Amino acid sequence: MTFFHAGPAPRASGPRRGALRDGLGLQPGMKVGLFGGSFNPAHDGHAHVAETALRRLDLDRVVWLVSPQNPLKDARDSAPLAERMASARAAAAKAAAGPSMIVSDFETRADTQWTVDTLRALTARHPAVRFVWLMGSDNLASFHRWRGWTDILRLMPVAVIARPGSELDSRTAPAAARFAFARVPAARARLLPHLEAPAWTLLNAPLNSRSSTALRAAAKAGRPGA
Ligand SMILES: Nc1ncnc2c1ncn2[C@@H]1O[C@H](COP(=O)(O)OP(=O)(O)OP(=O)(O)O)[C@@H](O)[C@H]1O
Ligand SMILES: O=C(O)c1ccc[n+]([C@@H]2O[C@H](COP(=O)([O-])O)[C@@H](O)[C@H]2O)c1
Repeated sequence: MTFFHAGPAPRASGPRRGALRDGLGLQPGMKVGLFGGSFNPAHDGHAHVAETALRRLDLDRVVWLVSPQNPLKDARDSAPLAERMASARAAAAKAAAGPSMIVSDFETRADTQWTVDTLRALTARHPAVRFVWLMGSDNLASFHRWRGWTDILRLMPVAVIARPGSELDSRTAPAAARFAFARVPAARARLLPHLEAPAWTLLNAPLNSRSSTALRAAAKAGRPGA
């Protein structure tokens, strides 16, 4: 397993795009899952998503994009980025071997917070990489509230990994309905990185019920790791 993450973000001294060193080590033609998250803290549900995507989409890499701040979440609940990076690294290190997991502070370096901006920056920097956006099914249910969500679906294929508690909401999600024409059966998920967007699939992998909210609550109640 390889982690590409070099130190603190460099100071901006000109246009970000040219100056930015992303440290991702991506090569043309690679199939790369982009897995954004708060990771506040990271847990084995995240490793489950990354492993499921690696295997089912036959990816070369999964990049864990540690968000500076989810724009739809309360910043007061967020641990500092360094803590969440460390937590994501620890969870990624426990994920199954195989193609590399990369834990990255790209969004902090690129000064992006909205996913649509992050994905535009990454596709501009790596035009020959086959990216797929990865997320849990709870996020599919609320995806229509994300900034530029239809643009995201047109930028790259999307793989949704089933999460307990969101099955019904995700099946009836406005985003799923509007892009029903672009849905790819899970049995053909391996094709996803090669398809033109819009294209998306829902992977009904074995479910994992871990959540950061539950871990934070357990830590508060003096039961860390519960
Ligand atoms: N157990 C899980 N199964 C499937 N997807 C998950 C699971 N846990 C997290 N995810 C997905 O991982 C991504 C990052 O999630 P995030 O870091 O917000 O963790 P979380 O457990 O959802 O946190 P919180 O409880 O604070 O909202 C999201 O796309 C989320 O849907
Ligand atoms: O761009 C948006 O509108 C947007 C709204 C909500 C969540 N996101 C992204 O979705 C990813 C998962 O968020 P979270 O907090 O559920 O881990 C993370 O990369 C967030 O930046 C993005």
